[in-house]
Amino acid sequence: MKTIVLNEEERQGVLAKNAEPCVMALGFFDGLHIGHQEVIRQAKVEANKRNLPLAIMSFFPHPKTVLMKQSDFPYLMPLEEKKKSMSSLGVDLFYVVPFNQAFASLTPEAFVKQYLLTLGVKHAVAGFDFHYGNKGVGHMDRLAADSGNLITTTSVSKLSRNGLKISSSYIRSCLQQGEVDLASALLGRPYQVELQRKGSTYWVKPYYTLPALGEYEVNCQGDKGMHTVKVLSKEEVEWQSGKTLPKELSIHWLKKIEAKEQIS
Ligand SMILES: Cc1cc2nc3c(=O)[nH]c(=O)nc-3n(C[C@H](O)[C@H](O)[C@H](O)COP(=O)(O)O)c2cc1C
Ligand SMILES: Nc1ncnc2c1ncn2[C@@H]1O[C@H](COP(=O)(O)OP(=O)(O)OP(=O)(O)O)[C@@H](O)[C@H]1O
Repeated sequence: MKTIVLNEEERQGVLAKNAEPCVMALGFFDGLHIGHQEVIRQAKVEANKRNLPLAIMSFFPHPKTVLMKQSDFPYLMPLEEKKKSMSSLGVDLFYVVPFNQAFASLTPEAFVKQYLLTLGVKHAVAGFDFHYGNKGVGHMDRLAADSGNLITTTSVSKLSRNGLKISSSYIRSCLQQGEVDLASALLGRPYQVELQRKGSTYWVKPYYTLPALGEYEVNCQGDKGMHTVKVLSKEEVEWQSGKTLPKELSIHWLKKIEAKEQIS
């Protein structure tokens, strides 16, 4: 998979040499949960039908950090992790557009013309609630028209669990409640966080989010043994298994250990 950070210079470069035709899936895709995986699966089917490469367009940083100035945004995975997952899902080209005020101010038509048509998009795939363009007024029902009918579209229907749309926000709220098992079910794999040892405790690496304070059963990548950790703060984790530990850990969160009720 090729990754291209599509800054203005790159976009002008693509413009100059005519991009290869592609099928493109669009969205931020934080966590690559099972709703996202379905969008990418359907996009891959459309790409294979047309014998075209599958491209993804994502953004960075998260639009809310720019539009709502939310500086401590609780990301579920860093860009590097997203790249690995995209590649394993059969994505050929991964475009990351720097999300800034100028980009957010593009009209829906300008976005479709200057980005999608420029990048050779023939068919666009996104969820039923994908929005684009200034104030988020562009949506899948008008994308074909915004392209002058040069792009066809697939709008993916809502995938739900417990009556709620499966979403990155839903997973973030599970983490806030300590429901790491539900978060993992929505992701279709165990929720994973990378940690770095500083002294006797571990600190979360950038662009990961720890679950709520408390004790959890976890295992480490490449080691099926069960361990216990205690989340001490938004950033700090204590390892409770005693032995000497590596400098870095990649842990999978299995379940919260509920505090036993005190019987007096
Ligand atoms: C060119 C462009 C401009 C956007 N401008 C706005 C905006 O002004 N206000 C807004 O709330 N969202 C805006 N969005 C963000 C979208 O609402 C959405 O969050 C983003 O495209 C990621 O899509 P997803 O959240 O469906 O994955 C814009 C998106 C694009 C692609
Ligand atoms: N449950 C879902 N069913 C169908 N499509 C989905 C679902 N969740 C996300 N998508 C689509 O996947 C793409 C990426 O979505 P996006 O990054 O907005 O995820 P999200 O999980 O809805 O995030 P957030 O909770 O932050 O809004 C978009 O095209 C979106 O419409």
